Amino acid sequence: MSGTHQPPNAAILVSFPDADAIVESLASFIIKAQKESIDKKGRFTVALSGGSLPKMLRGLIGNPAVKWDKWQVFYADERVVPLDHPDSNHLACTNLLFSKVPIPSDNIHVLDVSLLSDLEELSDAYEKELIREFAQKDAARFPVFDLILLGMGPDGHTASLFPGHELLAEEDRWIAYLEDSPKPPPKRITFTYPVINHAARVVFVAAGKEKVEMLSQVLDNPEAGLPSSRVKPSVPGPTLLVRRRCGVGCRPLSPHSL
Ligand SMILES: O=C(O)[C@H](O)[C@@H](O)[C@H](O)[C@H](O)COP(=O)(O)O
Repeated sequence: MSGTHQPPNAAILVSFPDADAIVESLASFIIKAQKESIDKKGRFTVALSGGSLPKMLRGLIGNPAVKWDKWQVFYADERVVPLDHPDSNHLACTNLLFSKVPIPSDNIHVLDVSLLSDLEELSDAYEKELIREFAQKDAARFPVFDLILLGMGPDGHTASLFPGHELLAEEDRWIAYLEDSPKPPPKRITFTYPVINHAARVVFVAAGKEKVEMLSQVLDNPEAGLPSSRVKPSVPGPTLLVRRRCGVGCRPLSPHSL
C-alpha cells in the first residue's frame, strides 16, 4: 500500500494499474458495503449508472458472497427509451450483469415504460418508486442509499447532471428529467444532488486516459462547480476509483485497503 490523495472535497482517490484491478476492488468494496447494510437493515439499496459502469461490475458474477435477494437496485440516471433499446442503462446492466446472476426481477426498479411520452409523469413515477422503498421504510426526507455508483464524463458530468444545467440547482425533487442532455440520447431522468449527497457511500468509477485532465479539475478546482465536484456525501466523502496514474498527486493504493 502506498497512500491516498486527499483533495479539497475530502474525496478518497484510489488508482489502479488496469481495469481488471478496478473490477476486483470494486467487487470487494460492494460486498463489504452489502454486508454492513444487510447486517444493519436486512437489505442493500444500490443505484447504478450507465456508460462503462455496468461492465465494471463483472467481479460480482458467480460470487457466492453476493446476497442478490437482498438487493434493491435503482438507476441513478436512465435514458428515456424502451427497456430493450440499445441506449437503455437497464438493458446494459441486464446484459452485462443481471442476466448472469440470481437477482429477483422485482428487486430491479425500472422506468414505467407506459409513461415514456410524458417525462414529468415518468420522473414522478420513478420518484414514487423511491418513496415506496425509502420514505415508507425509513421515514426520511431524502432517501439514504447504501451505495450509489457513478461514472464521470469527460466534461465533468455525472449521472445526467451536466455542466451549467439548471438541474444542478434542484434542491427538492428526488428525481428530475431533462430533454436537452448534451450526451445522447437527449431525454433522460436523473437522481438530483439531494439524493446523491444523502447516500451512505458514493463511488465514482472513472477509467480512461481521457478523464485524467477532468479528474484533476474536479478534485482540485471544486469552486468551478463542475457536476462531479458537487457530489459531496457527508461521510466519508465520495470514493473515486480510477485507472492508471491519476495525475493529481495520488499514488497507487492496494485494493485491500478499500
Ligand atoms: O447514462 C449515462 O450516460 C451516465 O450514467 C453517465 O453519467 C455516465 O456514467 C458517464 O457519462 C460516464 O460514462 P463512461 O463511463 O462511458 O465514460
